[in-house]
Amino acid sequence: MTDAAAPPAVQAEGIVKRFGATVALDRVGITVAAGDSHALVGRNGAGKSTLVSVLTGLQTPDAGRVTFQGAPAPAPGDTAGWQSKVACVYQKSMVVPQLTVAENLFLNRFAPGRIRWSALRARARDLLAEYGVDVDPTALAGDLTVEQRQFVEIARALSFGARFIILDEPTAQLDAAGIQRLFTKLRELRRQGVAFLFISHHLQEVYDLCDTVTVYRDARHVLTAPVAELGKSELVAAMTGESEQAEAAWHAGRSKDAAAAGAGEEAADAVLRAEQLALDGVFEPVDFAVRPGEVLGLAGATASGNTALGETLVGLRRATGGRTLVRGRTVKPGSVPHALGAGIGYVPEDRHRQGLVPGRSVAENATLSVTDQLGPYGTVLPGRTRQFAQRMIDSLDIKTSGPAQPVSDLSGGNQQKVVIARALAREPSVLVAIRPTAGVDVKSKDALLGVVRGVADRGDAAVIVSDELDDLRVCDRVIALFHGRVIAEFGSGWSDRDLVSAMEGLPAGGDEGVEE
Ligand SMILES: Nc1ncnc2c1ncn2[C@@H]1O[C@H](COP(=O)(O)OP(=O)(O)OP(=O)(O)O)[C@@H](O)[C@H]1O
Repeated sequence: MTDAAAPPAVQAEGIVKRFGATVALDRVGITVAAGDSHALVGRNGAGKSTLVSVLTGLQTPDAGRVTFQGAPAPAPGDTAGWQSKVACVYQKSMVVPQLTVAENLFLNRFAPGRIRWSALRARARDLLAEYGVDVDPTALAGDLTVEQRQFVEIARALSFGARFIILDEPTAQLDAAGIQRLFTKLRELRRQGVAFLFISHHLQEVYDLCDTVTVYRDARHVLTAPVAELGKSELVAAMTGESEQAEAAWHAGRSKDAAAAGAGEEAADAVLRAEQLALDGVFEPVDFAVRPGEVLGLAGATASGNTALGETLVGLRRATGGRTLVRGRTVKPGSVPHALGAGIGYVPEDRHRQGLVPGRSVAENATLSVTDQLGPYGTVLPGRTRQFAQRMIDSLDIKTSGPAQPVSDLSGGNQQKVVIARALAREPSVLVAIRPTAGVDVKSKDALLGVVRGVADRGDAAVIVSDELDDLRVCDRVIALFHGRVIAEFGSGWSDRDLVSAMEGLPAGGDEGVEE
């Protein structure tokens, strides 16, 4: 639906951006035609977010130029100017939760004291209707679902006159139906000439939605091509710089050695056991055991209760019934420190809030949970901290200048790897990871899931809470939840279709139903 006659929605040329010694963008360019749905892909740390901050006026490049529809980009700091050209819908909300939808839509557009609230609500209603967004303008923004909030942010951008919208991993928190509704809306807007830059680590979404794809690698532009002309393996090869494509290397089932070692263990005590564990109104009583050497998947769409179940296991939520045991010992409910002490390692979903201490170094963040083990009497020996961090940097392929770099300087995907490093640092008996590969690039995903698998292979256990099929493929067993109830259980031979059906609440057909 691109319009070749119109000037490009955005054109960036020769962009350079340095952060100290790090070159985040090295003379890169991108051209998004009017009405184009353009994907930007690359491994963690490739420079995607930095480009977004340059294209939205948040960062001034050290060199290069940006034009919108042929006209030079607004001056740095000219917020209204930038808003009329471009908006970015981030994973993290940009709306103010305490204000209503109407107030958010017109935030900063009126001088104080001149606002007529009834007129503002009416205008908000008209604006939402114009863009086909079915949201009550008087609702508090904080009460909206992620999907509604994104639609409001898109409508807001369009109402400022922007014809170019950047979507940074917009599907990360949506379920399958939500993703389809978002894509339908984007296709509709594209037909009206709105252009998109779509950033995602889900390559299938790039194929489903986009016309054109640009690949960045190590701060450089690698290629731009029509999506239809680029095979998936070529795309991954461009991202990784390797000609051999590493297709998802992880398959369900433990490694042969571990399987042999665990052969006599069926009767052994479970590492983790949930007995009638329940959270009123969120999930019904559930029983399961995770044996040594096993990775259990807790699958489910948004609001299925799977995330809440994971959070209950790690002590973030207090169960209203039942109990959790680690190696036969009851864990005090509702306490993260007790769960940690009992041997439950935890990789949270929201690394921004629960994961990291931003001002501290990679080494400090990776070892936060083990400082007592790294030096006598509570003192931390920096040498050992560094060594441990360096091992983690190597094994998880964390892109950083070194253990001393502040973690806030890392790209999002690399921050997630530090969170995982921290969870592994204590050598937990059972690692509970909630959507562990969210925001992680396609190649690092394999490495990371391999590390989770490794926890089980050394005789401990792991639980992966996710709706991502690639995450669940690592599991020996998958329990699927729907509306707070276990709807099906699968051994390692499940098909994508059956698991997806179960997560959507459709009973499993054939012989793939409850197995045990
Ligand atoms: N404020 C900063 N200070 C120092 N270095 C930074 C800063 N922001 C980004 N970088 C570095 O710039 C490089 C590019 O990071 P960027 O966030 O653009 O990557 P990305 O492609 O968005 O990665 P991801 O897929 O993980 O989100 C990385 O090496 C990162 O560590």
